[in-house]
Amino acid sequence: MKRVKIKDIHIGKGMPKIIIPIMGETLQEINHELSEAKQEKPDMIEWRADAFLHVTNIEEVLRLLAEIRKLIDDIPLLYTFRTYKEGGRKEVTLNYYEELLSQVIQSGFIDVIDVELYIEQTIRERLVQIARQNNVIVLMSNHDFQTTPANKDMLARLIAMQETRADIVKLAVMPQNEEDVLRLLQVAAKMKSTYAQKPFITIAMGPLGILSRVGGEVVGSAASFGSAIQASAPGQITAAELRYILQTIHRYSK
Ligand SMILES: O=C1C[C@@](O)(C(=O)O)C[C@@H](O)[C@@H]1O
Repeated sequence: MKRVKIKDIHIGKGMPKIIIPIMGETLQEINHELSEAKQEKPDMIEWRADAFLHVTNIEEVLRLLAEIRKLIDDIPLLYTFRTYKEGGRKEVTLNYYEELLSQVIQSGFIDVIDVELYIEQTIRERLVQIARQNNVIVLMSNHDFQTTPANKDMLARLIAMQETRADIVKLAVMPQNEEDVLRLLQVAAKMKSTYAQKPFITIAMGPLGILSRVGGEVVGSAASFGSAIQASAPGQITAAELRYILQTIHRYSK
């Protein structure tokens, strides 16, 4: 499987990487979250820009992005605008999504961009192309906040994402029972053993899904999201708790 190198971080190698999301609505909240997040020494910081109150103003976004870059020094930065229909905070037009992401990609401030699989194909391909031209890593994602699709459907989504020009792929689903969590883990293990050519991230959300957030090393999921102040999705544990469990599993997996 191909690994992805972002600064000094090798995604797809060793212990799953810890990503801390920033969910502040205002500059002040974001600053506070960033300073707490930095203390946890994450492998990556995710700015969930859909939570930012002024996200519909691209100039404001770029200004803040410059600030964030300065504040986090060399920590890899993932920029995510999660669309409303995949669990995000704000609804915007597809045109705005494209314009926002292309400007952010070209800003020079980010390392990784989240692009959703199920946006219109031409827009998705254009964004991937711009990211490639600007040396920004593409994390292609898909979220189901209601259900855990059938195993073959989950596998098909991961493979479909892998077959685009994305660098890393991610699937998050919502389990309704314990079986659903086990199915998600089974799909991850199948990816690891048979299909994975690129690093992948698999998540079962909600309280039932915690096993999937801590068990990535066993089934091949390359990263996990842990909070500093605010969780960005149901079932997310803190980055400190995550680190302890991931390190323990890593130590005994060798
Ligand atoms: O897509 C993901 C994964 C996530 O939804 C989770 O369940 O940890 C959290 C989001 O911030 C991130 O963009």
